[in-house]
Amino acid sequence: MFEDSMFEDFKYFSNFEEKVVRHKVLSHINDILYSMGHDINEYKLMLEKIRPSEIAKDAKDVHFERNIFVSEQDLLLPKRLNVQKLHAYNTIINRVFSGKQGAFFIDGPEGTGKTFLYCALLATIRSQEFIALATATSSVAASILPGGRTAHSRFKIPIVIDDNFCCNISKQNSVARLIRDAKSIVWDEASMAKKNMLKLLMHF
Ligand SMILES: Nc1ncnc2c1ncn2[C@@H]1O[C@H](COP(=O)(O)OP(=O)(O)OP(=O)(O)O)[C@@H](O)[C@H]1O
Repeated sequence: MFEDSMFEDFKYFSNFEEKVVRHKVLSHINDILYSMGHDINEYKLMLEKIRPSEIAKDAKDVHFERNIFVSEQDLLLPKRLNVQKLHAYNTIINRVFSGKQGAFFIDGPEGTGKTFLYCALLATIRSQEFIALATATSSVAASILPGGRTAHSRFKIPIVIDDNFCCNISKQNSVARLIRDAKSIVWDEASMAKKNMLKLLMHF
């Protein structure tokens, strides 16, 4: 429906041949569809596959993070914490909502409830309409956290890391804004990450 009118607009502002202009129009429409969870390729309008732009991918990502659903069950997690975990939970939550900065390191043998504690923290912060990013060094650990992503993926960390590496996020980018707006960041298995990767959080 909008394709013809958009085609005229795109054509007016560029000297590209018609096929290129049509691809630009459909890519633009696809970016909008993509943000709603659809894909223009389903309609088979072009032989060539139309891919979403990086901006559209970031926008979808940001939308997802800002709208993570917190279940009633997750909201009750703090009530199930034992005395030590409740102390850790209260200390972290108080700091988060005090507006002061802070970094906490949770250590403990496997199976002692660290992930359980992270889930309780994430649910409490997200239920108050704040952003809480859930990341982990490995994809297995990330998949256990609600809304979890690997730190590599969330912070766009390059595969090869040297002393001068930087993330593929510009300061004005919507993902950079998301990270700056985050009330808290959980990084599971942080001790498995390289020191340089953890230091990068200071730059956002
Ligand atoms: N307070 C709790 N109440 C009920 N179940 C709990 C509680 N704490 C932990 N569990 C359960 O115990 C199991 C292990 O907990 P969890 O995965 O959080 O441990 P972990 O320290 O993160 O382990 P790992 O180091 O292997 O990742 C999970 O099934 C979890 O649901």
